[in-house]
Amino acid sequence: MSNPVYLAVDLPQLDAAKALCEKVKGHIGGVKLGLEFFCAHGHHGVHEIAHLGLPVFLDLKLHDIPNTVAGAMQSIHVLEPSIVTVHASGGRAMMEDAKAAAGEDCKVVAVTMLTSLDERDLERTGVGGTPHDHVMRLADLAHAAGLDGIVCSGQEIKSVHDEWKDGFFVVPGLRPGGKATGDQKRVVTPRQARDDGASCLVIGRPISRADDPLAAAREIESTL
Ligand SMILES: O=c1ccn([C@@H]2O[C@H](COP(=O)(O)O)[C@@H](O)[C@H]2O)c(=O)[nH]1
Repeated sequence: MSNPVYLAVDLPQLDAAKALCEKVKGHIGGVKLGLEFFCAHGHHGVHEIAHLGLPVFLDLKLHDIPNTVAGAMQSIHVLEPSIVTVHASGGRAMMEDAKAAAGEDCKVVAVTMLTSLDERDLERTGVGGTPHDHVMRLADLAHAAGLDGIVCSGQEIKSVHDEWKDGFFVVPGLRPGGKATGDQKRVVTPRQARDDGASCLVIGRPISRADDPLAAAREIESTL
């Protein structure tokens, strides 16, 4: 089985991002570039990271009217991302158009409920029920829209996997035992997420902010 870990490179400096990826590239399966990196370095930065030879996941969390999201998908097509994210709350038509505009080899996955949120946060946005209910509802919508899968926390992954057997499931909010959770609220260990059906494990600070990122990446790999 290939390594399911995508390193979340949330760094604004291109040289530091390249150096980090270079250091750990033998112990990860891909690189996830998010808004911080993409807003700073755009297409040029993605090309620079892609030169390292690992698949690149563009976590842009697109969320707009269908026409605009489809246009954004077309604009990133040339970068040949392995995975791109959109927000499920953008609705079915937006997700359908995003998938239709994506490259053939690009998985389009929908963010359901951010792992930094809990039930209280959900209530404050006017959404009733538990995170589990909310994730399941949006997973159904993403499935109906023809997406490849979803992004959810490790706390919901087992139920999602039971309902959507051949889906592709991205799980962030991962913390090896005892590591600081920071702003993440729905957290599990990488091993737990893998055992419960995650296809792709997104891990950032436990590697990027470790005193020794290479040792941290190796340690996580050894638990999977
Ligand atoms: O629900 C979500 C969706 C995306 N993310 C992204 O994953 C990484 C997690 O980084 P850590 O440092 O391991 O916490 C980060 O890039 C987020 O933008 C998420 O955390 N939760």
